[in-house]
Amino acid sequence: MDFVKDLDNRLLFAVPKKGRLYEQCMQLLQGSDIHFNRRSRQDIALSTNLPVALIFLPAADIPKYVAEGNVDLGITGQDMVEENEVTEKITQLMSLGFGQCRLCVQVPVKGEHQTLESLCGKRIVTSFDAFARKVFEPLDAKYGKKTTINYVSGSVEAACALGLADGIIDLVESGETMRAAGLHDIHTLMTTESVLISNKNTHHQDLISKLTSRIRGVITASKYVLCTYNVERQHLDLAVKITPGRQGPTISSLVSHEGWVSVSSMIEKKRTGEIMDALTDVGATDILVMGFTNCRV
Ligand SMILES: Nc1ncnc2c1ncn2[C@@H]1O[C@H](COP(=O)(O)OP(=O)(O)OP(=O)(O)O)[C@@H](O)[C@H]1O
Ligand SMILES: O=P(O)(O)OC[C@H]1O[C@H](OP(=O)(O)OP(=O)(O)O)[C@H](O)[C@@H]1O
Ligand SMILES: [Mg+2]
Repeated sequence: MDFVKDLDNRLLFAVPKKGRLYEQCMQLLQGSDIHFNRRSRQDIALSTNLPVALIFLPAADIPKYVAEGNVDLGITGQDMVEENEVTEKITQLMSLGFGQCRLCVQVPVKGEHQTLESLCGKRIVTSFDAFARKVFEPLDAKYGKKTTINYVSGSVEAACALGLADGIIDLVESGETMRAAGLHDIHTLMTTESVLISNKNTHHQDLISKLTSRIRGVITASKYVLCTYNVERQHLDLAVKITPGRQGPTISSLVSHEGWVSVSSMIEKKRTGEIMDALTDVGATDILVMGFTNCRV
């Protein structure tokens, strides 16, 4: 296939080719109806229903590709955007609600150095060397020391046990990897999640707006459920306070039950149990909760 010719006029959309963000990115593309066939090992896949080409890249490289206009749109971690120092050079369109974790300075639990000041002048191993320099250069200047910062691309937690580092900077989600390596965190540099970013000068603004709105629909749908119930009209005010909806609930009369109405309202998925309890307490009946896969609200 002549890819260079086929890429002409397509929006180039970079997505992580592997790692922690990969699965959820694929689900997001599927939910947004961005269809494509990707052959094994292929890093470029043409969409079959939109003028889009998906470019599969390491998450760490995506911010630079977007900032420099090599691609128009990308999904990566907020931490990667900051590490590549391109925050001002790209447009951050939306947070995507997955890939949530913290970037932390970590040291051996029983280690000699338990503060940033104490680590100053010692050895740090990390995949986030720009962050590391930002933390330790001011301390080096203050204390007249030189912290050694060594880059590794993965398995950062092993560095202390191997005697290569006095501390590390890496991501922590559950903390399992950190604890398994006998480390604990002494300082959080940032909390991060996946983000949708675009190049500032892209010629594909209309298509980006369309894709952004599709992706927002899928993400919103994953956070909300539709709750319907019947309630006596005299208790409607109380019930509506419990389920105000995003733009007010839909209320219709129940022809077969004089004085009763049927209410339908979007509620936050994570509050479902508590809302159903509260509705029961005000006399609501036939409470149903239904998930949906997409929406425009
Ligand atoms: N444990 C985690 N929990 C949540 N999000 C994470 C976690 N690890 C990484 N991320 C997010 O995913 C982004 C990409 O990291 P990831 O480790 O998936 O890439 P990678 O290092 O290229 O892949 P791999 O680790 O498979 O080599 C990070 O910048 C961060 O935003
Ligand atoms: O707090 P946890 O839930 O244990 O997650 C944190 C770990 O996840 C990431 O590693 P990844 O799985 O990407 O492996 P890597 O070190 O090879 O990049 C990150 O670099 C941490 O090591
Ligand atoms: Mg990783």
